[in-house]
Amino acid sequence: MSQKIFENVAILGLGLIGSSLAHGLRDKGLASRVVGYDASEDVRARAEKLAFCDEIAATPEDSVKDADLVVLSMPVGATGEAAKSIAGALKPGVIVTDVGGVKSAVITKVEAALPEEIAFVPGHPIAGTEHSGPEAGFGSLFEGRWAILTPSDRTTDAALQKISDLWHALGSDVETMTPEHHDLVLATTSHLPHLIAFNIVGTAADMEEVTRSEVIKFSAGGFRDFTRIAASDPVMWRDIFLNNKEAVLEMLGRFSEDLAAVQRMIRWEDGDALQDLFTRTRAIRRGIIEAGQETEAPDFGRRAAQSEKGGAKSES
Ligand SMILES: NC(=O)c1ccc[n+]([C@@H]2O[C@H](COP(=O)([O-])OP(=O)(O)OC[C@H]3O[C@@H](n4cnc5c(N)ncnc54)[C@H](O)[C@@H]3O)[C@@H](O)[C@H]2O)c1
Ligand SMILES: O=C(O)C(=O)C[C@]1(C(=O)O)C=C[C@@H](O)C=C1
Repeated sequence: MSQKIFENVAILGLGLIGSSLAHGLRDKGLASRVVGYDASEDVRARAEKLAFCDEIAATPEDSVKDADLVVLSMPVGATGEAAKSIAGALKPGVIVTDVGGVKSAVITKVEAALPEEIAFVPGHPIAGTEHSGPEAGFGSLFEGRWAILTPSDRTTDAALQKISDLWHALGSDVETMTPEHHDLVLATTSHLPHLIAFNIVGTAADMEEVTRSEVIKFSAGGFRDFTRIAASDPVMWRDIFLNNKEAVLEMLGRFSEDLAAVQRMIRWEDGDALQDLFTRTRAIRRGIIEAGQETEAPDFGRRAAQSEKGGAKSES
C-alpha cells in the first residue's frame, strides 16, 4: 500500500481510463473516497454494479462537491462541456486534471470554463488498450508507462507536484512538456499509427467487398495487429483527430512523402534502400524492448486474446 495522496476524488467519465484510475486508487490506497460520474445512464448503472467507486453520483455537480481532486476522463470533445457543468460546484483548493490524448485544445476549452482560481493540471497517461467502457479497466494499466503533464497558466507548482506524485504512485514515470510539443509528438507516435490502422483495415474490408472474396479471413500476425488498434473507440478517436487537426495533418504530410519514397524504391527495385530502411526500423523496435518500454507480447495483447476466446466482454 502506498500513502494516501487525496481525500476525496471525483472521476468524470468511467470508461477504460476512468475505471482504471478508480481501480488503481483503490488497489494502492491513494484516496479515502472515490466518487464516479458518467454522462451515460447505462455506464453509471454498470459502474455501480462493478463497484470500483465508493459512490456513483447522479449529476456531475454532485460528483465534485466534496472533491479535492477532479479527474476529467471523457473523450476530448466533451471535456469543455464537462468542465462547464462542474464549474459552479467545485470546492476552493480543488485540483482539476484530465487524461485526454490531446492537450492544447483541451486546455483552451477547460480554462475557458473553470473559474480562474481553480488549479488545472493537464495530463495524459500513455497507457491504454483497444477496449473501452467500465468493464475494461484494471488498476495496473499505468504501471511502467509514461504519464505526460503539460502545465499551463493555471497550473500551480503545488498542484503539479501532487499530480506528479499521483502518477508515480500509480506506477508511471512522469515527464513534463509543453502542450504543443505533446500534441506534435503524440500525433506521430499515437494518432498517425491509429489513422493508418483505421485506414488499412477499411481498405481490406473494401477489397473484400469489391473482389467478393475472403481477405480478412486469411490475415495473420501483421494485419491482426492493425485490427487490434483499429478496434479502438470511434468517439474517442473522432475527437482526437478533430482536436489535434494541425499536428496530425503536418505529420500525415511527412508520412505521405516518406511513403512516396518507399513507392519509388519498389518501382526502381532499389533493394539496398528498402533493406536500409527496414534495418533501421528493426533496430528501433529492438531498442524499445531493450529499454524495457515494451515486451514481445504485451499484457494487454494477452488480455485481448483471452477475451476473444470467450472471456469477459470488455467493450462498451
Ligand atoms: N483508450 C486509451 O487508450 C486512452 C489512453 C490514454 C488516454 N485516453 C484518453 O482518456 C479519455 C477517456 O478515454 P477512454 O478510453 O476511457 O474512453 P471510453 O470510451 O472507455 O470512456 C469514456 C466515457 O466518458 C463518458 N462521457 C462522455 N462525455 C461525458 C461527460 N460530459 N461527462 C462524463 N462522462 C462522459 C462516456 O459515456 C464513456 O463512458 C479520452 O480523452 C482519451 O483521449 C485514452
Ligand atoms: O495501447 C494501445 O492500444 C493504445 O492505443 C494506447 C495509446 C497509444 O496510442 O499508445 C492510445 C491512446 C492514448 O491517448 C495513449 C495510448
